Amino acid sequence: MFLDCFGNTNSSGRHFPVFENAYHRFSLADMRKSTNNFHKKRLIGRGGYGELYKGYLQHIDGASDYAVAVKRFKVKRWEVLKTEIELLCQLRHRNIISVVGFCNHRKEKIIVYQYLSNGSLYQKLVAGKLSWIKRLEICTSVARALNYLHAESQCTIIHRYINPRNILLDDNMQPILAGFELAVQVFPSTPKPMQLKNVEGTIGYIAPEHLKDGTISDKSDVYSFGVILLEVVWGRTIFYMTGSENYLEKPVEEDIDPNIKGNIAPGCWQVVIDIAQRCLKHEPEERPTMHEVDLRLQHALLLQAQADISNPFGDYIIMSNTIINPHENIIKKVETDSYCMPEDVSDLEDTLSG
Ligand SMILES: Nc1ncnc2c1ncn2[C@@H]1O[C@H](COP(=O)(O)OP(=O)(O)OP(=O)(O)O)[C@@H](O)[C@H]1O
Repeated sequence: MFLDCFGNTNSSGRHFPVFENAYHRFSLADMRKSTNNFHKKRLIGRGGYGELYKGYLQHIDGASDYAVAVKRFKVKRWEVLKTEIELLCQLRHRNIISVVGFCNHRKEKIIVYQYLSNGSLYQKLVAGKLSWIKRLEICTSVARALNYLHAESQCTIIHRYINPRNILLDDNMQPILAGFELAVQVFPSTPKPMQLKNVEGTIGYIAPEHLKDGTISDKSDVYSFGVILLEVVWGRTIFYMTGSENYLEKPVEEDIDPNIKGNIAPGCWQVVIDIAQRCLKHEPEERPTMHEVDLRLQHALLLQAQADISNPFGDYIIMSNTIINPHENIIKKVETDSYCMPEDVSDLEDTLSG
């Protein structure tokens, strides 16, 4: 399906060979028309990088409109947007945001994205409306998208901005990873460890090594993902609100979101909490790859489904008490449910394919 915008006029300016064939180049007039002149009623929200509006564009046949998300950046330097567009242009994954086009008109820097109608994971967690299975499915898909970025795209991409606000939900409640403003590509020539001058990201989700001296790697995203795993269990963003580390002094199990508490099968829980602990390890090299995380979460989903068959009314009781303190690298498991975890990733692949 080829899509066109209202008016279909082009703004004059430079030539952008990398993505000009991939994305539509909109004029400012197109953007104004699409958003009703950036009308406040069309404002979806304000983020760290700009304002997001709901816009409408017209299919090429002129018969119908479709919704888009129009981000009007505060940053006036085209290079900042260009990096994001060039990066997204290389990516093709069902759980990664798609760009429709862009506008670069004097000081106006705009990216037009696919519109995602169901808000963010953050909003859904706050509303307490997601079932345990749905939370786990969302995390599994996000893990797959991150594995794609780290290991399956042309070169390793570190997202650096993983948080529940950047996980959006489409019409079918499938998660879509967005927020690529800080993403970096790692080339074979990139020095390792990679160190950035500025510490950036969202407080509470930034890996300790990045906070310490700017070091980043794919394992920094794994750490942020571990925080998200705990948050889907708790149904809230404790880290962001407190800004301190004492949130993990009591067992994770004590804070399970009451909306899902009795619905988590103990076998499934053991897999989830084990992988969350490992994602949150202080030393990056001790954290798992996103490939392993994806497999473990698929396994957790399988265990939950199997348990639900024999116990259709749920009402499970979790006996374990797990204390995690990533910053001191202390991980204690006081009492665990008896469950034998496949140790090896290849054993796990066999279990899942069998
Ligand atoms: N493509 C989209 N479709 C629909 N809603 C979106 C889309 N992208 C973001 N949103 C929503 O718009 C709001 C603002 O998003 P935006 O990306 O501008 O900021 P943010 O993610 O809150 O912060 P930051 O810019 O620091 O990442 C959020 O509430 C988010 O849920």
